[in-house]
Amino acid sequence: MTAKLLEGKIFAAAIKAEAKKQVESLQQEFKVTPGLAVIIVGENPASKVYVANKHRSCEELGIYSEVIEMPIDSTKAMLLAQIDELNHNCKIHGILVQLPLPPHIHTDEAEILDFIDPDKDVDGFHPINVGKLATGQEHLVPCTPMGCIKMLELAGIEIAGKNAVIIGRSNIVGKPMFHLLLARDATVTVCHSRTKNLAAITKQADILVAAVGRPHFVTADMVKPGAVVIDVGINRIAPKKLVGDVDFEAVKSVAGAITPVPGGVGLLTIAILMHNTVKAARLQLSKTI
Ligand SMILES: Nc1nc(=O)c2c([nH]1)NC[C@@H]1CN(c3ccc(C(=O)N[C@@H](CCC(=O)O)C(=O)O)cc3)C=[N+]21
Repeated sequence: MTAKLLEGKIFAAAIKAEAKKQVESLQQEFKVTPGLAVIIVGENPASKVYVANKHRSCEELGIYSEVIEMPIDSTKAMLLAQIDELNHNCKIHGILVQLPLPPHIHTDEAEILDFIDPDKDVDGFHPINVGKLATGQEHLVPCTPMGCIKMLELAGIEIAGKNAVIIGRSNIVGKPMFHLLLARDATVTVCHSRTKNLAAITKQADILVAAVGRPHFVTADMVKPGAVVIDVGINRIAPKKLVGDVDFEAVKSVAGAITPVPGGVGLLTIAILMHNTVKAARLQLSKTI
């Protein structure tokens, strides 16, 4: 058996086409162009792919985009001042602070993210948006997990009643993924580094989400035949070699459907970022009119 390949570019194109239509209607109705600002502190080679893809997508869709490169030794105060400016900048509807931050301000991460206007929080990391997601009031939702959900929906894969297992409990992927799947009536289990008998749990999964950050972590013996396997991992194992968390070659002969890396959910992350930027612009317009 060979799994159906869930190609990110097909789903991403559908999400972006919808966002593009909305950009055009905002321009016609309100003479407003949605704008996205990305703050990058220091040089991070991994960030470059993401920023380049994001920039290209903005151009494709007619979204105004600003990349703010700040020096590696930027202080917390400098970052807060930059965010404050963007919070009040009416050309900017979405703000994203690229993570991870450099070590000297790493502990300030929560304070920095909390300073972003929740209505401009296109990453969905602000506690207000996290709380809304957790209480069934989805507002601006983290891009990667939302991309996974949109992909399942567009592929016609039912979520309700399914056993979903997530490996990884990060604030960026694992936890929001839990809420999104639960809200869509899956039975959800979250596994992590202290989970016992991991394979026994993952083998129960109809939908398996891998967000661990370790290459080839999910092996064929951990997967139920016919399961949908979503690989959220982005592991650079050589300068030009990117792999996910799933042993793709082995797992594809057990799974029913599988996402590749690259070319999988990473592309959906960008597409949802575009969608969130348009949504944020709409939100802000509805508050000023
Ligand atoms: N505040 C914040 N929000 C983020 O959403 C965020 C972040 N910080 N920090 C870094 C990670 C990483 N990330 C990626 C998204 C898409 C691709 C992507 O487009 N991947 C393509 C291309 C990969 C390639 O060709 O190298 C693919 O998987 O096919 C990569 C990486 C967002 N992140």
